[in-house]
Amino acid sequence: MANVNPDLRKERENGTFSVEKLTNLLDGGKHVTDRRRHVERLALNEFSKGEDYNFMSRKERYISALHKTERALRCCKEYGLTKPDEVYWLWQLAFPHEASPIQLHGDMFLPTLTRQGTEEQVNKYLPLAEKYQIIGTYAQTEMGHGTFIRGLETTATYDPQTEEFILHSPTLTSLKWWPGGLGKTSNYAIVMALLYTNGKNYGMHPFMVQLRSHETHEPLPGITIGDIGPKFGFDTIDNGFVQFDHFRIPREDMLMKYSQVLKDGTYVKSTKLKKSSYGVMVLVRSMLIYYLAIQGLAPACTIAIRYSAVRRQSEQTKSQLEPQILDYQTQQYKLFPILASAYAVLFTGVKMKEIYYEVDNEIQQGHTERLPELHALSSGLKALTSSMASWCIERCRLACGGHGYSAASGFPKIYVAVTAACTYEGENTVMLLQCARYLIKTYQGASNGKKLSGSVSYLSDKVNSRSTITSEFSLKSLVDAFKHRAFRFQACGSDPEDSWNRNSVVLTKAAEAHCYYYMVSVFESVVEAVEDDAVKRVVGQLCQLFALFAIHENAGDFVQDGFISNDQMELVKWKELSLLSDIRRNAVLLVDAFDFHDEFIGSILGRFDGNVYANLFEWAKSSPLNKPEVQESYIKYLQPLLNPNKSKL
Ligand SMILES: CC/C=C\C/C=C\C/C=C\C/C=C/C(=O)SCCNC(=O)CCNC(=O)[C@H](O)C(C)(C)COP(=O)(O)OP(=O)(O)OC[C@H]1O[C@@H](n2cnc3c(N)ncnc32)[C@H](O)[C@@H]1OP(=O)(O)O
Ligand SMILES: Cc1cc2nc3c(=O)[nH]c(=O)nc-3n(C[C@H](O)[C@H](O)[C@H](O)COP(=O)(O)OP(=O)(O)OC[C@H]3O[C@@H](n4cnc5c(N)ncnc54)[C@H](O)[C@@H]3O)c2cc1C
Repeated sequence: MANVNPDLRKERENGTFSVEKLTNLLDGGKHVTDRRRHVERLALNEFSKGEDYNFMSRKERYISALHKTERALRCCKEYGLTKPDEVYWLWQLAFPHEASPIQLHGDMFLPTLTRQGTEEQVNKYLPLAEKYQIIGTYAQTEMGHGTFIRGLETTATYDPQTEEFILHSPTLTSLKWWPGGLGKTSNYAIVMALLYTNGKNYGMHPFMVQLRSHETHEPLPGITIGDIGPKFGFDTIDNGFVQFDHFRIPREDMLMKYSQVLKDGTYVKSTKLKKSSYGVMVLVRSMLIYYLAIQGLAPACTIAIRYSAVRRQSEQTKSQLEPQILDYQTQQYKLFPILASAYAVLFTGVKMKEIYYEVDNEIQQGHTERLPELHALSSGLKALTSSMASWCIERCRLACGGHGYSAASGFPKIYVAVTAACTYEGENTVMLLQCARYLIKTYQGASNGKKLSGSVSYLSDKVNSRSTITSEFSLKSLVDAFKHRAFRFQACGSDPEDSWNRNSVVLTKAAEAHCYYYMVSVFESVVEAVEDDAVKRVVGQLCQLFALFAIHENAGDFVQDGFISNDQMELVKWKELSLLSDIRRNAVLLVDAFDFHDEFIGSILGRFDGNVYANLFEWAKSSPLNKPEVQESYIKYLQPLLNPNKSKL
């Protein structure tokens, strides 16, 4: 590439491994990289010349996102992109760190329909939904309750006379509130409501509900609907509210795969699947982990590391060039653990996708044994990785000094999208507690001699009471340390005498310890499987840093019971710093390996060519506030102060 900043060019010449090989590893093979790049070229042709998001109003952002949605759907059709990964690659460049107003249609509406609908219902609605002749969302949360699903108030009362359900919002707090795309875009929703039949409440069930007229898009009579107003971010999505006033739908529109209401109102439950109506949340939580790496951690550290290679600041030695800020140890300590976390979350995300599809497949065959473990793991990891991503992005912003605070850095857009995931799909503390609930039960089972498998097998294993860490820092010894911590926390958190609430802080820590152990072991197994020696060395260093940073940050957890000795902790600190120097040489290449397009990252600081300053200046000049030279507001508000004689007011 011509015109690359000389510092960045030097960084790229000095690396010790093949970036291309690492990119192939991250993608899952060279053929996947090739295909991804092909799809991305198609997407860039269509979407690279858009208006600057930073200078648009919220309404403009929504309208532009709808326009892009229509174009993205057309592109997928034209180019025959049907596989989920291919659609995702195209979508990612069409909506960089944004979401389409129809995001929930694909992410939750379709999966709920196909998993909870009967064959007949799927045959009726799926073809229409796949052609976007109906656009749906997932309406569960209400103004009064999001977390406590059993507290939802919207009712669906069966009327055997007309063979209809009557949907009703009995209170203000029962208004559906938050569903993405509900406000203005969707004409259908899967509404989660309390099922009443023959005078009895059977709890939350899913209902297919038409909200708007097919002809005019006006809300149907009995429905009051709208946008909930501006939010922290997600400007491109019309999160909405809906109020039902005795709104009738046919009996056939309750999604009846797992439970039915017969014509006479008899309720029949045809599954032993526990919490069957909660299924789609497990899907989204499982997928979110990969998404947080690709949409959050990886682009944020790409920006901060490239910028730190280009930025020079402060005089170290008289009359010599100011150093690249990436050469400061403190800067490396800010950024390299985040780089390591990006890789850790990415590998864990890939693993979680695999596990989800395995378990989902088993469930379709009637085997539900692994669901509780998947629910616990996806809840815990969703919470751990989304909060990790949020604070890491903020840390990257701080690492970029003043320019990090400009919208030109790209951080605001990335941050507001990622931090939302700490709340949606289950608020993080609540999700950690769900994970802990499973761990405590499992630990108690293991204490009674039950042999365990999967992510919790360590609870029935023998754990070492002394760390095997030496100056070699083998990955096995690091995995072992996290296993020990997780085991110890489960033991502390499961005091049967103590009340749940009184113990809940330690329970969240127990869940985090479990998830950390899981992430470190996934990372270790990825490193072990790498064939190329040079790539294995650098990814191994990142794995070590991910583990050592967490040991150092949480030193008390490891030394309190004497598992890690003082001498070993000194070694940990020494190794952590020496890893910073090792990684320094490859830092730029390690972010290049994510293979992001500038159009996706959306940051002047993180440009591939490193030409930060000239582009920053051009961008500032293009700000609407700079056109015209003298603003009308001057005449109205400033002239009377600055130049009272000339003021016409
Ligand atoms: C890939 C996507 C990428 C990007 C997306 C981009 C844009 C889209 C943006 C946003 C979309 C957002 C959508 C939403 O937010 S939809 C709404 C999501 N809502 C929630 O997540 C609510 C959280 N609350 C709950 O999940 C539950 O209420 C909670 C589990 C907290 C408690 O429920 P309940 O009180 O009914 O249960 P308990 O009595 O505590 O537990 C009973 C029992 O059931 C087990 N359980 C709970 N949940 C599940 C589940 N999902 N699957 C399986 N099992 C579950 C629980 O562990 C208990 O088991 P046991 O101990 O054996 O009794
Ligand atoms: C951007 C965004 C998009 C969304 N999209 C959708 C959507 O498409 N469809 C949909 O249905 N919903 C959606 N939601 C709603 C979302 O799922 C809920 O907001 C979320 O589940 C949290 O619930 P809550 O708002 O009731 O939080 P609350 O439960 O009120 O949380 C407030 C505080 O109370 C604490 N708390 C609550 N219960 C407990 C407990 N049992 N133990 C300990 N602490 C507790 C929490 O930890 C938190 O600190 C969306 C939300 C956002 C922000």
